[in-house]
Amino acid sequence: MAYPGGCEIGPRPIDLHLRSLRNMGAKIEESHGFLICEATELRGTEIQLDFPSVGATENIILAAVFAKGTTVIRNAAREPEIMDLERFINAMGGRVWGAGTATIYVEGVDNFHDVEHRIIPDRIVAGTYLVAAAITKGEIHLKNVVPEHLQSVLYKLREVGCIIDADNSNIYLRAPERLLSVDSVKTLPYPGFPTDMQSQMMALMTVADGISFFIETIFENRFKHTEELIRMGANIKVDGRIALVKGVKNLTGATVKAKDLRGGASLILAALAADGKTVIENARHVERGYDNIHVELSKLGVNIIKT
Ligand SMILES: CC(=O)N[C@H]1[C@@H](OP(=O)(O)OP(=O)(O)OC[C@H]2O[C@@H](n3ccc(=O)[nH]c3=O)[C@H](O)[C@@H]2O)O[C@H](CO)[C@@H](O)[C@@H]1O
Ligand SMILES: C=C(OP(=O)(O)O)C(=O)O
Repeated sequence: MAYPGGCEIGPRPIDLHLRSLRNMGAKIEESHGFLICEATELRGTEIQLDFPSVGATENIILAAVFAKGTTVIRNAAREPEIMDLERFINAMGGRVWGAGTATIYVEGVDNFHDVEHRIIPDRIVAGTYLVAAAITKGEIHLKNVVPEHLQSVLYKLREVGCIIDADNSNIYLRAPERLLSVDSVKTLPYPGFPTDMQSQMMALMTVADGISFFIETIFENRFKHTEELIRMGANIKVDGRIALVKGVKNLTGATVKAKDLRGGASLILAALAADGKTVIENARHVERGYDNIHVELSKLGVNIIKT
């Protein structure tokens, strides 16, 4: 197989995946840019992850469901999507437990049966729409969301002055007339602030009163949106994994380029607050993570066209 792709937000190594699969009995050779993988049977084993990687945790669970014996994953990722994967596998007849905690157990089974499963609402899409309402000083009612999955984001939105009400599956947000800056946004594995919401939160802070401090701890190169936001009038200084955002009164429409998925989303958000027209090139990046965002935003009254 080829190496995995994804947004260019840093090196994105897969060493934790490969080491774990090898420990389970897979033979994997890396050759000429490809991975040659072979296994007649995988066996359960104890795995200690150096970092709670979401992809590696999911990959190991998937490898372990039909493996012989029990697999234990320590320092596992605790994201809600891992819990959803556990529910899905167990509904099919698998045996996974511990998802949502740092230790996950998977007992291999022989087969699965059919099942109907509804995946959890996308917390990053929900967070992006909340920021859209906040940046336009508007209000929004999101239905069919899991507020519990968005606690770190809601906490920051309250800090900037938004009034938020939430129950089991609804979030209602009303933005303040003047957005306040946040002391700091530090991206962390769940339940910390998600790296996938960093650029959207930054777009919001470009028009807040005061200085906000961003620390990106998950990916080495996830500030590519900053140079585009600066083109729109934002005041941002970046030094390695740290960005300092000084809020400005107004952003101005410009021609900018989406370099990755969430960075592209942050440009759309900035465009909502900017004076005049914004053209976002390479917007295809955004479409990988949002289902018809231009249609949804049109419903909210935005004049947005996809060409
Ligand atoms: C913890 C975290 O926030 N994970 C995010 C990560 O998941 P994704 O699964 O893509 O990434 P991981 O959680 O695996 O990566 C987190 C960190 O672990 C490192 N790493 C990962 C695998 C590996 O084999 N070796 C290694 O060193 C990565 O370089 C990165 O610094 O990006 C996705 C897309 O933006 C997000 O939806 C996830 O929430
Ligand atoms: C970077 C992202 O996705 P991927 O891991 O698919 O590149 C993302 O969802 O923000």
